Amino acid sequence: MPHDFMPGLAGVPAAKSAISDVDGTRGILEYRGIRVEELCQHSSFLETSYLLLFGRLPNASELTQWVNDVTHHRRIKFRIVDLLKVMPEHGHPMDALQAAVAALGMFYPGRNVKDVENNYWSAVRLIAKLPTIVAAWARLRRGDEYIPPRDDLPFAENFLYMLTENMPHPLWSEVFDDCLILHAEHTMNASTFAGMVTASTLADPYTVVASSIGALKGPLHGGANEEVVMMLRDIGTPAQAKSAVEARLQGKNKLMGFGHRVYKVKDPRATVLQDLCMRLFNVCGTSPLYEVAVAVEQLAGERLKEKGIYPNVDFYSGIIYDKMGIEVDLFTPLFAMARVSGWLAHWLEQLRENKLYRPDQIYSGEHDRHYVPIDRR
Ligand SMILES: CC(=O)SCCNC(=O)CCNC(=O)[C@H](O)C(C)(C)COP(=O)(O)OP(=O)(O)OC[C@H]1O[C@@H](n2cnc3c(N)ncnc32)[C@H](O)[C@@H]1OP(=O)(O)O
Ligand SMILES: O=C([O-])CC(=O)C(=O)O
Repeated sequence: MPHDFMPGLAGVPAAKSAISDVDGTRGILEYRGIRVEELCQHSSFLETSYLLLFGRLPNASELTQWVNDVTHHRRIKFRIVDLLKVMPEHGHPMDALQAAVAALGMFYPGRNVKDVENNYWSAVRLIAKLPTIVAAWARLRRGDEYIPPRDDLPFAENFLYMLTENMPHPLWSEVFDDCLILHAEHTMNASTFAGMVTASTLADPYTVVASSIGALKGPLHGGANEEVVMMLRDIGTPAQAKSAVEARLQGKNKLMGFGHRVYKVKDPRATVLQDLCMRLFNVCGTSPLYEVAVAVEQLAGERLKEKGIYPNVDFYSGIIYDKMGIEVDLFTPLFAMARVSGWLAHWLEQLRENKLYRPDQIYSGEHDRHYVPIDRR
């Protein structure tokens, strides 16, 4: 039966899912029915990952077990470290992460994705090891030693420690953990869909996550967080925001960190991220980038509101990471460290009633042509 062609599959449901829901006109995001704001207030990233993967909040002993399992699988094989060491140091960290995640699968070759226990341990490993890979790459590329994870440190704190070799301010760990919660899942976004297409072939979860990492990297998706900070640095001061925004819009250039396929109001995560900026600034002092961002938001609001274009999750997140001294090209890997929970939740959901993704196309080419020998072309 012929269907209308929807570019970018806009508005076309690609799955039935009980993992998360977005109300794009009211600006609401729920994970398993719970609003993200509430999760940031009361939960932790690892508890939220459990919620996403297994459909409900864990009880106390389940949470202890889950946190223990993840904590004790954070180490990476020395060969993964060696692999990172030989990659070109100017390469993008998302490429290093994608390659290392694909390589991880070679160490855990269980091909049977119907094995529930094996799937549990794959999910544990991927959530546990992505931060170790990101931190290892960040250090190794500049010639510093890899710092192994510390089992006595919670998830966010351990990551910041592995990155810097210093114990982070407790507020940094709290704020960073909230950032991870906010980035953990978001319905049928491009990277989740990419992973699900791979999952539908019954490929192993390392390959699934490697596919998702590839899709997240692009500047129209997760890669926008990096672009935003470059754009704000480029603009420089709030006073220069007006001419910079006008120049961009007149040149038909997009404002990075603005617009969304589903939200036609401000992304609720952007609002929480702004609150997190404030919490951080109260202790560590403000950021000049934040003043520029607020000016850009105000100007863009005036120019773009009739199109329903407002800040998305990528607009304020980088300002937080930048304030923590994290390098700009690591922002999208940080997104991946969180989103791996969502990718894996969709992978497990997909496996329950798997159907190979194989959409149709509308052929727009010619028929009945013939081969022309090269001397007659
Ligand atoms: C985690 C995430 O993935 S969140 C998204 C991160 N990406 C970005 O921040 C990149 C900038 N934003 C964008 O490119 C887009 O808003 C997207 C890709 C996120 C969603 O876009 P789509 O739903 O495909 O809408 P599309 O790109 O077709 O834009 C529709 C209209 O809004 C305009 N528009 C959309 N986003 C922006 C923007 N950021 N700045 C200026 N104009 C914009 C387009 O120019 C277009 O205008 P037109 O109808 O006059 O031609
Ligand atoms: O939902 C989307 O298309 C993009 C997004 O905000 C996300 O993945 O967090």
